[in-house]
Amino acid sequence: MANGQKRIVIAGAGSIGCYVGGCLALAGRQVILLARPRIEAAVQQGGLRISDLEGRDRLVKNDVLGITVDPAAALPGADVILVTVKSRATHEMAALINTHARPDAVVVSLQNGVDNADKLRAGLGQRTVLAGMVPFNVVQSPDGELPLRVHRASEGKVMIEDGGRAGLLDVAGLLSVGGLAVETHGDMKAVLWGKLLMNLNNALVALSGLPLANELADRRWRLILAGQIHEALRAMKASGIAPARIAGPRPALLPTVLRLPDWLFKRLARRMLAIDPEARSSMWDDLQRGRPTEIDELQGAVLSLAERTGTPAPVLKSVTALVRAAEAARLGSPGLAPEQVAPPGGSRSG
Ligand SMILES: NC(=O)C1=CN([C@@H]2O[C@H](COP(=O)(O)OP(=O)(O)OC[C@H]3O[C@@H](n4cnc5c(N)ncnc54)[C@H](OP(=O)(O)O)[C@@H]3O)[C@@H](O)[C@H]2O)C=CC1
Ligand SMILES: CC(C)(CO)C(=O)C(=O)O
Repeated sequence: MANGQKRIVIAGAGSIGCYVGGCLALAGRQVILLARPRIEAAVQQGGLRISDLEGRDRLVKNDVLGITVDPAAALPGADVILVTVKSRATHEMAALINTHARPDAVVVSLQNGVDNADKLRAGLGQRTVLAGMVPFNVVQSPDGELPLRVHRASEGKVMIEDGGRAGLLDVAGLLSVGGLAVETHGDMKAVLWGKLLMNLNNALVALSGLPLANELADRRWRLILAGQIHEALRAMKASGIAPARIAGPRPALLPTVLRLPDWLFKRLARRMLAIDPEARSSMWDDLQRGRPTEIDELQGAVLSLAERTGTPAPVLKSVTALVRAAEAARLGSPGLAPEQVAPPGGSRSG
C-alpha cells in the first residue's frame, strides 16, 4: 500500500498532534484528527494553519483533513496511530485504541516522559507500540483565533523506536514529510531520558511565565536548571541510565554550560537558543489552561530514581512542590522570580 493510502490517526490533537497531523496532510497523507470539541469546531470552521520558525506558513483546508471527537469514527480505519495526549491521558487513550482500532494498527507515542510507550503496551496487548520523542516546541494560537494556528517554534528531528519494519510498514518513512523530519533510533530509552533532562526546564518556564528564550538567557534560571540536571544525572547514573544527547552539549556537560556567564552561554549554546520568542513549554500551557501538568512524569520520574538510589534531589523537590501549588491554585503561571524557586546558592545541590 502506498504511503498516501495509509490512514494516520492523531489520537489527541492538541499542539503537537495538530502540527504533526497538519504537516502530514500537507504532504498528501490521509490524516484523521481525534480531538476535543474546541479543536474540532475551530478546524471545521477555518482549517488549520501550519507555520514554523523557518518561515513556512500554510493553510490545511478542512476538506483534506478529517476531524472528529468520536473514537469509534476515527480509530477503526487507522493503519498508524500517533498518540499525542498528555501523559495523564495515556491510559484512557490506550483503552480507546484497544476497543476501536484494528489489531494490526501500529501505535506510536509522541509524548514526553519515559514510560508512555510502556503504558500503551500494557493496555494494548500484542499490538506494535513504538516509543517516540518530539524535540521541538509547538505554540498554539489563542482560543478563538481562526484559523487555528500551530507554530513549530524550535527545531529538531523526531525520533522513533526502530521497530524493524513494523508489520512491513516503514513508519519513519511514512511520517517524514516537509516540516517534520523523522528518524529511527536504536536506543529510545536513552533518547527519552535525554529529552527528560531538557524537560526539567518546562517547570521553570511554567513557574516564571517567561518565554523559553528569555528564561534561558537569564543565568539565575539556568542555575536552577543546572541544579535539577545535576541531581538528575546523579540519580540516572546510580540507576545505570545513560541519557542520550538531544540538543546542544552532551548531558554530562549540561550543568557546566548552563552555569556559564550569559555572554559565554549565548555564544556556546546557539542551538539551544534557536527558539521563537513566543515559545514557552507544554507545562506552561497546562497551568494557563488550569489542567494538571506532567510534573509526575518529568520531575517525578527522576525523584523516583533518586529515592530508590538514595541520591539527593532538593532542587527537584522544591520545583515540584511549587508546580503542585500552582496546579492546585488554578490561576495560571504564578510568575515567580528565580529567587522564589531556589534561593541563590541553593540550586547548586551536591
Ligand atoms: N507542546 C509542545 O510544544 C510539546 C509537547 N510535547 C509532549 O507532547 C505531548 C502532547 O502535548 P501537547 O500537544 O502540548 O498537548 P495538548 O494538551 O495541546 O494536546 C493534547 C490534546 O489531546 C486532547 N485529548 C485528551 N484526551 C482525548 C481523547 N480521549 N479524545 C480526544 N482528544 C483528547 C486534549 O484535550 P483536553 O486537554 O481537553 O483533554 C488536548 O487537546 C505531551 O506529552 C507533551 O509533553 C513534546 C514536545 C513539545
Ligand atoms: C520542546 C520542549 C523541550 C520545550 O518547549 C518541550 O518538550 C515541551 O514544551 O514540552
